[in-house]
Amino acid sequence: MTLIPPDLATDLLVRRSIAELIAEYPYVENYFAAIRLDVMDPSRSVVEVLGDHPEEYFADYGLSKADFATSIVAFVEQVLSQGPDELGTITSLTLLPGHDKAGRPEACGLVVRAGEVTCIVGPTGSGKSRLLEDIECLAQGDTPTGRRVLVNGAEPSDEQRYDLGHRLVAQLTQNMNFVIDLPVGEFIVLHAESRDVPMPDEVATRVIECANTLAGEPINPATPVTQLSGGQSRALMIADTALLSASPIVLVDEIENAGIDRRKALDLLVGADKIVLMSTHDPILALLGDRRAVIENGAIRDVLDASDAELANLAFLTDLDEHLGALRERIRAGERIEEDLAAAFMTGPLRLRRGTPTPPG
Ligand SMILES: Nc1ncnc2c1ncn2[C@@H]1O[C@H](COP(=O)(O)OP(=O)(O)OP(=O)(O)O)[C@@H](O)[C@H]1O
Repeated sequence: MTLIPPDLATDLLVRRSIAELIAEYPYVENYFAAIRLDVMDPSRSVVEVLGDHPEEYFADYGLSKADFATSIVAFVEQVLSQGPDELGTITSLTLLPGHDKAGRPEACGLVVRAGEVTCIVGPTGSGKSRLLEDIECLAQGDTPTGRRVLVNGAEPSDEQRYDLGHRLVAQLTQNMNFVIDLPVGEFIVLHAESRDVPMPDEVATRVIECANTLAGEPINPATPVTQLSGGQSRALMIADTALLSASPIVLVDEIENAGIDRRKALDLLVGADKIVLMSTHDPILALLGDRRAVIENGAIRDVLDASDAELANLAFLTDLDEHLGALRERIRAGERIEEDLAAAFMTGPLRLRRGTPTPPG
């Protein structure tokens, strides 16, 4: 079992020699190498080694000396929280019904499987985040919802629950905080090395290639991570999560605003056999999911599988979205949009190809 020691920071920075640190956390060596920090005498502590370098040295990596100290702790915590590949294969999680906010029994349970996308929908405050938290902590009747979570159909042991806690789930949120400002290529190699992945350079190249299929503007491996655009850093994190993260479950939050190819992003995660859960109100994303859990007053009211009629609508919505995207590009380019869009909508290719959309107005 990997535990983060409560005094990790002191342990890492002052108490232990670099040699001891590397013996216990081998990936720390990669971290030093990534910022080209020469450790001449491994019997000294991190703080002592930092003392050998001027402040300006760290500025090249977007850090101050104090930041470096914090960033190395954050890095170790990040790697520990992902854990080694001992999670076993999680092919499904089953949510057994609990109760709603008024204590009434929950109408439905939910099974989420590897390689599938489950959307969570419902009004503000209805309990979408709570459901995701129940999954993350493998609730056993001990959260406000009273739900219980089974792993591969079986109740997790206390030890398994403790061991898996917080390592099951990778969060893809809107804001990416990078611990250190390295060029993209080196950043991903560092991550691959910390995960002990064979051939880290090749894997990093694959991650960047993959990210480039999602983002509009290609990522140059030499660009510092903090200079990526919002869409690029999000694409990079999605590719990194799909190809490098050990967590079997991915929570996706607000992918709609990311400026990346949403369908490809989901395909990538699903192709990596992740269990994907996405809280969204975007109709395209919702219909791209295999099913959606409808939350009301703290409980699952219904679980809707994507129907054939919905899939037909998805094709239409995707067309519509492409048209809107093209209009967005024209606005961005400073153009006017003066042609009769409503008429084009009624008679144009959208209508011809997709049957009878309701005319606007
Ligand atoms: N079954 C339940 N019993 C008691 N409390 C609950 C239940 N479900 C959710 N809650 C509580 O209701 C509050 C709102 O839930 P939550 O934050 O999950 O809503 P949300 O749908 O994610 O909202 P938003 O869309 O605004 O982010 C939280 O304090 C949560 O713990």
